[in-house]
Amino acid sequence: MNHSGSASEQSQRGAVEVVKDKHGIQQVVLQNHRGASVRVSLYGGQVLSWRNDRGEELLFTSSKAIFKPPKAVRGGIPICFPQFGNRGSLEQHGFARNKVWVIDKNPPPLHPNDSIGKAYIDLLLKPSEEDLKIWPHSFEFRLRVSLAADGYLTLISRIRNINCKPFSFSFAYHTYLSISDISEVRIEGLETLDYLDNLCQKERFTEQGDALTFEAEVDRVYLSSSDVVAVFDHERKRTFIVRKEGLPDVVVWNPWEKKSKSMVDFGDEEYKQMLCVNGAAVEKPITLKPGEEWTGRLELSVVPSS
Ligand SMILES: O=P(O)(O)OC[C@H]1O[C@H](O)[C@H](O)[C@@H](O)[C@@H]1O
Repeated sequence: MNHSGSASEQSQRGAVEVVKDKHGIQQVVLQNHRGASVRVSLYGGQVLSWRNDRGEELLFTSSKAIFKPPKAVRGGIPICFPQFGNRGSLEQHGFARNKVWVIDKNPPPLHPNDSIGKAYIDLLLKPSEEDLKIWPHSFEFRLRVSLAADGYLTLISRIRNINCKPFSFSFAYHTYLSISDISEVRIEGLETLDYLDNLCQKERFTEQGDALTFEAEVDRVYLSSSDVVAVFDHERKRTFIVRKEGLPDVVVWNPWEKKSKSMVDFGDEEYKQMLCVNGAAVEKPITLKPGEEWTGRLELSVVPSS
């Protein structure tokens, strides 16, 4: 938050405000000069809201979401680290999404393009004594969340090994996109890819269709995708563009009716209004030697479509 610069740079950049939610957990609100906004909770380092300049919410959050520890919030952009899903000995999706992060007042610099003209916040997670008992690896996880003048939302994760031995992890930005109706959307950019199907004991299949559409539960990890995936929402006439770097895989998830009904934090029929499509590193865990750092970026934007 160490923002300085001329008055005109300041107004281009937008505003950064720290508030508290009703449980006393800090949230950071980013705003650009056109009125778009992003809300990030220090609980989980989780983006909870992303609104365009017309005030429309672009991320889904369940009406039954639970916003206090120890449950992770159902919606927005949970961060799955150091484990995605149940692929390891840790709790589902690792512990980062239900830890309280801190604001990093003096982060190592990023490229100027990641800062200039943007409203942003830097967060930091370090393992607690308890975390080290279940995952004995010292790390620093720095998360930059930024909102650009054109409304693009970018998340940059930098994970550094500050241990004296290597460690490996899997990772996902578990982005919940807000959609009009699951039967009205299609995903392009995953055609012909192999995927691991979580509904079939993680068996590997090859995507056959031209574009991915939905008529039942889907829980897959698409492998080694290109860095751009598009989610077309026909009814709302808009397309989400998901751009990723350093993240080879894409998790696609919609629980459909039966599974969502079994979850305490999912509202009735709400599965229709959400689709998780993201950037992830799942099949091949990332290994960091002592002193090494990994960077994984996700950029979300929305364009009108017919
Ligand atoms: O309920 P959660 O722990 O947040 O997980 C929600 C979903 O996350 C991923 O997409 C997994 O592949 C799914 O199997 C899981 O149901």
